[in-house]
Amino acid sequence: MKAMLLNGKDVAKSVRESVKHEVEALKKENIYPGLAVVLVGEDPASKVYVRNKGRTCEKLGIFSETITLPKDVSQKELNTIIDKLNHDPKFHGILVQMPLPRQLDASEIIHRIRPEKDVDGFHPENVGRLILDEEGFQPCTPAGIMEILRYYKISLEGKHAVVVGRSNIVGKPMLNMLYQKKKDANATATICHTRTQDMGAITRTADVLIVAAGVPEFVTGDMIKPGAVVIDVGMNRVDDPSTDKGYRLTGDVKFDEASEIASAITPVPGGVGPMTIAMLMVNTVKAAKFQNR
Ligand SMILES: Nc1nc(=O)c2c([nH]1)NC[C@@H]1CN(c3ccc(C(=O)N[C@@H](CCC(=O)O)C(=O)O)cc3)C=[N+]21
Repeated sequence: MKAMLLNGKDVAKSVRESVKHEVEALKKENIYPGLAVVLVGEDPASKVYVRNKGRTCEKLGIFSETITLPKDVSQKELNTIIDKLNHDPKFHGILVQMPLPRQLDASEIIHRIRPEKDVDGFHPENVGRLILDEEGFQPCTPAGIMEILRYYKISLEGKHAVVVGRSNIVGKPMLNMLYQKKKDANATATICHTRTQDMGAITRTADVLIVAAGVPEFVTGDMIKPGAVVIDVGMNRVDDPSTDKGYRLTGDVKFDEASEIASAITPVPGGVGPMTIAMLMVNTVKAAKFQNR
């Protein structure tokens, strides 16, 4: 192990600390930030995340409510619930936990949430604002990665940052944050995906390599430039009967190999994951401020 560990838990803690103070200040102005989390069905991983979101809100003094719906809820019923939340002043943020059951159209739901309450940053208006470097909500996971890099004073200026994965939730917004003409960004940014030819040739030129491939241990040591900074966004539950939960979490990077080659790396768990929830809290407080201007 040569690489420095980028501890997302520490960064998340510092972010939560400042959110907590902001919440206290808002309450003095009679503004009580509120978050609505909509959970459809019983996916065990989703339930864990949603519970963590509720618990974090509570710790920071943010009002939150989880609306749990049966897995066979219709699009029409869900639309009605979104409309109600859109108009409920108690909730400044609305989050619909993904993935959704097949009968539901995630895109329709994302479009339906008022952009002002879209604390996930998935609405096309917020996606546009991100690309244009306008004020708006940015997706929590890539925003959290930018925060980790800032915290550890890892400069992106003029560096080659390579993103593996082109999802709407991580890959695409990440790419757009990296190249922005602004402080703490200014990278040369490249995105790789399943159709990329000779991916290793590209990832080996990365000074900062961000992996959101959705495939356990997809990036191996030979794909990493010596001294690179590696950010692992993977969150894969792999069966492991030797643990009490019956599974363990593994990232999209082969950690043992990567940590011998990289200069710094995020672990899984304890890396990017904790930042996702911390940035959701940031966005919720921002939503409360916006809606009270
Ligand atoms: N509308 C929507 N917004 C989301 O932000 C959203 C979503 N849907 N669906 C699922 C993904 C995933 N996600 C995570 C949150 C926290 C951890 C996290 O705290 N991870 C811990 C470990 C947690 C564990 O032990 O399972 C860690 O990496 O240390 C991970 C992943 C938010 N997501």
